Amino acid sequence: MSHQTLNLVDIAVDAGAIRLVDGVSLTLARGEVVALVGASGSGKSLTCAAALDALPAGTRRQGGQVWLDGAPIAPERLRGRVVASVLQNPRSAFNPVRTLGDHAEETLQALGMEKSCWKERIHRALREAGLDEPQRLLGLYPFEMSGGMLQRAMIALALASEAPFLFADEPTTDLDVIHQREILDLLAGLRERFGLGILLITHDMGVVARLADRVLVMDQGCVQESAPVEAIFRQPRHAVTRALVAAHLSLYPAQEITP
Ligand SMILES: Nc1ncnc2c1ncn2[C@@H]1O[C@H](COP(=O)(O)OP(=O)(O)OP(=O)(O)O)[C@@H](O)[C@H]1O
Repeated sequence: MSHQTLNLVDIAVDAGAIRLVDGVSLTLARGEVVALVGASGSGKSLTCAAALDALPAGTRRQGGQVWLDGAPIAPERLRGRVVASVLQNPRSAFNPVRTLGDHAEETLQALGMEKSCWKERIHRALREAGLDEPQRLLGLYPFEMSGGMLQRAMIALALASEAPFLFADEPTTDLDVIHQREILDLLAGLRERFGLGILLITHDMGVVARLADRVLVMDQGCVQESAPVEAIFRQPRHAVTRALVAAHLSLYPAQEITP
């Protein structure tokens, strides 16, 4: 059975005595894109890392629970199998002295996939991520690929896992505008074709307008506002939301209320 709903409930993260994430709850359903937005340092990445039991050194999850289809699930059981991840800066996510094929093997092995299925699975995933000539690409090292190709490759590794949910942390931040647009189109297409549920972490309201159905605005470790994307742009209630929307519209006035 394919999973339908993921709930993060009351997630809290501390670094020593400092609370960095305080009681964040959200629901992500298959086929929807939920954007977690907020200024740098507001706690977006730590919320997702806590949900996947992948917090950086020096931080600890202090509370909260993740539910999958109405039943509690240990975070480490989500990683890779139920939730795939795509990160900012694809170049630093790949080992520079290993080929894309090495990375693919490592990913599929970690998922416990039958070796006889690997080739078919990764070739299919690369094509789904818009990368043709999979055989040739699997022999390339990261320095032989552009930032856009590497981000597609990371998305392909996520697709190869066939996880129903994707956490995408600033997936376009380090790309030029052309590649940004291509990656956003790709994510939109994957949502449509496979019913992926995508949790999109971003501070870019243009990305939110393009992809999100619902938006949660974080500030100082807490969710300050949660609303459908149209309401966030048309009637932002919280000061932080108003500041994010105003900053976006001052940069891109022509895009006024595009969702
Ligand atoms: N390993 C760590 N040890 C201590 N504090 C940390 C650690 N990692 C992050 N923080 C702090 O936790 C807060 C939230 O960080 P987080 O990375 O979740 O923010 P963010 O909203 O994702 O920001 P950005 O958009 O810059 O990635 C920040 O104040 C950050 O400095």
